[in-house]
Amino acid sequence: MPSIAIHPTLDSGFKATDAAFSGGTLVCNCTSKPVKVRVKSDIAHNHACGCTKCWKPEGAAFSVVAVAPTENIEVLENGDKLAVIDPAALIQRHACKECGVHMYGPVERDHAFKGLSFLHPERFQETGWAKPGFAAFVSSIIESGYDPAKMDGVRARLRDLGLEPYDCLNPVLMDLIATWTAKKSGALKTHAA
Ligand SMILES: N[C@@H](CCC(=O)N[C@@H](CSCO)C(=O)NCC(=O)O)C(=O)O
Ligand SMILES: [Zn+2]
Ligand SMILES: [Zn+2]
Repeated sequence: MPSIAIHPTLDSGFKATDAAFSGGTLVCNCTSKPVKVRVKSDIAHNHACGCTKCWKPEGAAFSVVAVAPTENIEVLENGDKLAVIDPAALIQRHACKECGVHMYGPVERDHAFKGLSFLHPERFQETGWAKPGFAAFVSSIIESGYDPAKMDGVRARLRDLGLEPYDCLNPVLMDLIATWTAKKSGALKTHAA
């Protein structure tokens, strides 16, 4: 057991990625009538997230969260147990009212992420999804009560795991958001990616 717990799927060694992974079924924690959500495509931008809003399993300092197109997501079973955690948030996190697991969180507002849904791949009943590629909102774990004096150790452990730590999102996603914002304001008039 490592001295610094990041997330159970990372602390115990990550299972090999299957290049052919093309989605699966997310299942909540309920032993009776679990919520099941089908994801009909691969996931993208998988990352560890330290923010207070993402669902984390018991004892984890970080969540593991990725996106898939909302059009590829379908609630299969027990959708009546789902409720939106915070209707004012950008990410409309649909959580199971009984066990608390966040099942999917679509972005519907005018935003660079519009049309994408955030989800927690560890809830897939299948294996093979891609490993997280970076760690986001690392400083935010302090907002959940993490000891600020231990942050050097947390960042070192994340780097050991191959997860470059950022206190916001990674440069790819930050540039994507900034590009979208610049195009919307008119500051960027070209088709620059
Ligand atoms: N310090 C805050 C940060 C919360 C935050 O902004 N979270 C990000 C990342 S979530 C997955 O990457 C975000 O985009 N949130 C939008 C939303 O939650 O709707 C905290 O820790 O609470
Ligand atoms: Zn549940
Ligand atoms: Zn988050």
